[in-house]
Amino acid sequence: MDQSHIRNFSIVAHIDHGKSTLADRILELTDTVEKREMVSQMLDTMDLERERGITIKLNAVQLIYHAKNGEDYLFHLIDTPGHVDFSYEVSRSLAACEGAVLVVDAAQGVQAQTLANVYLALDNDLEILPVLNKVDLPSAQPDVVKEEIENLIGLDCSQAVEISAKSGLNVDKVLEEIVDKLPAPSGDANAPLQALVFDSFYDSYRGIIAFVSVKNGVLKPKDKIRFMATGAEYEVIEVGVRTPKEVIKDQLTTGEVGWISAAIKNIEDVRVGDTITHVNTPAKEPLKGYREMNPMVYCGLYPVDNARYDDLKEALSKLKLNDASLQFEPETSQALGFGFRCGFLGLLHMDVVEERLEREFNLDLIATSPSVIYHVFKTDGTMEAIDNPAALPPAQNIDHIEEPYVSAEIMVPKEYVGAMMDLCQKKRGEYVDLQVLDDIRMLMKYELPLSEIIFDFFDKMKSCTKGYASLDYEISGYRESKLVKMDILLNGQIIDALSTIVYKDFAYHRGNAMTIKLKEIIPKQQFEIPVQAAIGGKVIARTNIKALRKNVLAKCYGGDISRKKKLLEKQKEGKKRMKMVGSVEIPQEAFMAVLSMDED
Ligand SMILES: Nc1nc2c(ncn2[C@@H]2O[C@H](COP(=O)(O)OP(=O)(O)OP(=O)(O)O)[C@@H](O)[C@H]2O)c(=O)[nH]1
Repeated sequence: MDQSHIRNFSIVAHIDHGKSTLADRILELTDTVEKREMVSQMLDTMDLERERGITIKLNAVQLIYHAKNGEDYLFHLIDTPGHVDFSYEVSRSLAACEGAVLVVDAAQGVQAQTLANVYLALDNDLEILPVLNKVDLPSAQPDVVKEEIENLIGLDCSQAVEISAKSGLNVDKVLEEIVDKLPAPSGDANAPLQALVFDSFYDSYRGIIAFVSVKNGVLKPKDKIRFMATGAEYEVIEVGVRTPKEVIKDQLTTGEVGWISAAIKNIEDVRVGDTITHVNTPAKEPLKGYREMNPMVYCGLYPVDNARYDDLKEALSKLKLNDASLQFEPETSQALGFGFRCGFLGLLHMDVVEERLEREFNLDLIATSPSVIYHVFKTDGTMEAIDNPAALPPAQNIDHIEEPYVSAEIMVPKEYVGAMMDLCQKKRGEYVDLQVLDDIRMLMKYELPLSEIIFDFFDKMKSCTKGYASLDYEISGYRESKLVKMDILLNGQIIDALSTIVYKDFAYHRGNAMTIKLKEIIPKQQFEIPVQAAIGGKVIARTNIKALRKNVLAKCYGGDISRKKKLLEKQKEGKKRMKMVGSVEIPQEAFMAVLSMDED
């Protein structure tokens, strides 16, 4: 199709404002997917996405739109996640587009992630098309929200379409606007090939499949290609698009978004953000890639069965293809054996990676409690970046410790400002600013330690504002804090994987909460187990897990062997995610106790 008839766009929005629902309607309206094949959240292809009702991965589909002017247009629609942890996926999708449809919930108005996504789109020089969604709701106030978008973002909303993605109302108008207002890709089909790799995954039959946006030139099967950053060379076997089914094509030309396969087995050869060019007529320069993302949260991942270390290593490498922001390196723990220290963009990301590893690669894993990166300044004048509490140097060698802080922007209805301030204060926040946004809402700015944000801040914020507050944050720098390492001892033995770095004034409180939580989580065993929290060898909290008296088979009076078997089986199930550490059996939840303990 003629390049002037191509439109590449993303749908961006705050979480739950209706991106995936709008994408569903667009697929229906363009007859891309037949009604009987249509399921909701069509582009959320992972089970995990459907179960949780959130988008985790970007997803690109090609569709053909018969416009009202009688002509056909080729659309590439890239659905993107809304949660702050996955903003890396959003920025990658945007680099493959010329325009963005900005969906704003007409009942909720502009939220923190709406702004964050608009800034990402502006960074990529995209044309933005504002759309007001959920106008079917009685609480929708499209006019008020339009004014808000104009004031807060500076986008002209006089012609913004008012839609209901749920019922389909006015979605056809959005498609017309895409044709009229969004630009066609500007590349040159006769220039040397430059194709941006924006995603990839591992297919056990075809090797690595790379998703590309062809910015200049044409890409065909049998072409000899080079990945410009890694230098790897291959011969293209197949090219194609997703509709969302995979369709094989003769070529991908300038402006098209699709996939290539080239029997690539070496995972290191393909990097998201790299440019593909031809070996014979190479482009002079690669395209502008992506900003490397620095993980914010780290945790250790260990196979329950130590023999599966190599499987975990392979699984992590393969998953990284599909999740470029994941980082990992080998580490060992006295308690857990060989595993990997992994870096994530946030807790939801961490949770999703762990679950994908377990589901897609059939692994049983133990994850240790998450940590941020601390800068430890030692008495010898050197600095060490520590992402694992167990690796903290002895106290006498430490001069001081700095921890990462974030600048947080919180949008909150006026009546909850007090509650929100209390929460920020409790989490060691430092007040920066409070602005009136409109008649209803205020914008609060706080400096907060990242370590406090990543744990339960989100949940606490939701509960103290009935879900009406939204948060966006970015790292602002490091600050000195009174931090200490808190060790946990089970049966007198330090369990390195349970050590955490805590704010000194919170240590007693946390120590207490942690020992109580562990007592709840660790099952009784044949002997009594003291659970202690200690700082620098000094015990600050203690409790005991009483010895087990009953055995599970005691319930099985009579000789019913099948029942007995069932019970033992059940017990084995429960044990799957247990780890024997010294003489104590510790379940997975114990390593995450720090996330679920009740401190209030
Ligand atoms: N009443 C009403 N509900 C809608 C409309 N559009 C979406 N919803 C509902 O809003 C919720 C969130 O919609 P999604 O499409 O999953 O939102 P999303 O923005 O894709 O969310 P993430 O992918 O998790 O970022 C779902 O329960 C939808 O059914 C609408 O026009 N009207």
